[in-house]
Amino acid sequence: MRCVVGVDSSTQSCKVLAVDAGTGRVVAASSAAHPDGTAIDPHIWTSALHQAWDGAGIPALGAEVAAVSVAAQQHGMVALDAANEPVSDALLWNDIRSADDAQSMRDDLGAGAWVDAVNVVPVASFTLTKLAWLARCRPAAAARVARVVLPHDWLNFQLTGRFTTDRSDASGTGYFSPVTDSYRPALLQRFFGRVPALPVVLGPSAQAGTVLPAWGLANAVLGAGAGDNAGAALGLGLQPGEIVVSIGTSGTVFSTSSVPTRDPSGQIAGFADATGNHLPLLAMLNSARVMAAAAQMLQIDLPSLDALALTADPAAQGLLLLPYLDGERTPNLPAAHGSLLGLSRANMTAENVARASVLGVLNSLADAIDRMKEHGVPAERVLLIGGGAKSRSLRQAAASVFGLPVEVPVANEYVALGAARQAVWAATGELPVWERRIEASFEPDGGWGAEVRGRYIQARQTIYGV
Ligand SMILES: Nc1ncnc2c1ncn2[C@@H]1O[C@H](COP(=O)(O)OP(=O)(O)O)[C@@H](O)[C@H]1O
Ligand SMILES: O=C(CO)[C@@H](O)[C@H](O)COP(=O)(O)O
Repeated sequence: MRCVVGVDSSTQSCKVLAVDAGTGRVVAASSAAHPDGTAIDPHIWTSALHQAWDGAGIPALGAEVAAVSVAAQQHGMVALDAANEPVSDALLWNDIRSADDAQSMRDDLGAGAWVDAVNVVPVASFTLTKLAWLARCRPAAAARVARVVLPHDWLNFQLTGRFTTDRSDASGTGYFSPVTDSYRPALLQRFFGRVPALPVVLGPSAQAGTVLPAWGLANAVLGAGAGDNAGAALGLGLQPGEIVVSIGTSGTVFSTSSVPTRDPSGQIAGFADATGNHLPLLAMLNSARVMAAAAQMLQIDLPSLDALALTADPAAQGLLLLPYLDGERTPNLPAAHGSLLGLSRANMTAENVARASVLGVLNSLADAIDRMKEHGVPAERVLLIGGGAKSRSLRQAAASVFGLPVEVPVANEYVALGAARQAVWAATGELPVWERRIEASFEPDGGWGAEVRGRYIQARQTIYGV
């Protein structure tokens, strides 16, 4: 078998990799942008996949491609009518209009009951809260819903004509239990008013079907697919004791475990991974785009922001950013705003603002790592990935802010690489072992990181009481 194709349909873009099945080496890659926003017509994802697919030269590979798998952003509500057409734009994980519905659902059952039922506590990101919003605010559209799927399921349908999902993505809906590996239809009945058709949940190495001829391949099988973070874990070959910090549109902190992590506070989502285990995860609404916003405020580009942050005092001379620019999911503060604190005439400089944006992102992620450790998730070292990990100032500061050794794997699209690895598994029944190459490693240095963490925690507690 020569090669496989891995797809990552994430918030900002669709990435397609052609990968050597034996070594995991990327032999071709392309991407296509998605529009900004928190709701999107799923047909746009299909168009972007076609664009990136053709851009990577996949049709020309033809029969060389043995298998394909799709990982994608989690939670998106793809609500379809009887003709499998969307009844509305898909509300994405970062759409917070269902925040009130999420709070009502938490109040209704109680956090402990939610964790018992589905090992997550509802937040606006989850599919079920979006369905509750649809039923409450768009009853005519809700009445037309025949089926509900997720972004990666939608693309599985485009590729094979079949609706299928996997346990990692299903575990982000709010109506699937990764402990019993079964849907909870009673939660849909209670909060959406009925139970629409749902995609079958496939096992980690299952085949979802055969890729349709229109995609230019010959009898390539499609793997089950995954949620994007489970895909990244697969791409990295994540092991217990390792914590992934992914800095993309979302900021995510996750690990892999053979046992579920229960957190009635809802901060740790007890998701499933793509190997049959569990993926305890915390997700933040504000991450890489905080640095982009700071660059825009300073009217410079990202490389210039990076250069400024590298010249600044490591602790930004006390300037501190609480980075809740779009509200925040973890902690659950949907109405929050960002705060720039500790301003003085001495520290009000462009380099300190640049540095404070980097430290704000890292502190938000450090809060998540601390939560994982409080819940007994082993944390020996951090693997830093995502577009934001390209920032030199961020990767150099991360170890000191986290208080942990940090490894930066060589630049790659690890979500799509994980999908490619799953594709081999689906085609051969064997999960290949591909080498993980590390580009840079960092150790915590000096005490400035602890000082920055202390100031940040005090500010967060003072302003938001969390
Ligand atoms: N050198 C850099 N410094 C800081 N942020 C960066 C850098 N390069 C890319 N990014 C950010 O990375 C983000 C894209 O990362 P990615 O992981 O692809 O996101 P997603 O998977 O959510 O689509 C963008 O918001 C972009 O601004
Ligand atoms: O909501 C979550 C995880 O719970 C996010 O991780 C989404 O899955 C979007 O991921 P990116 O587009 O940022 O990769």
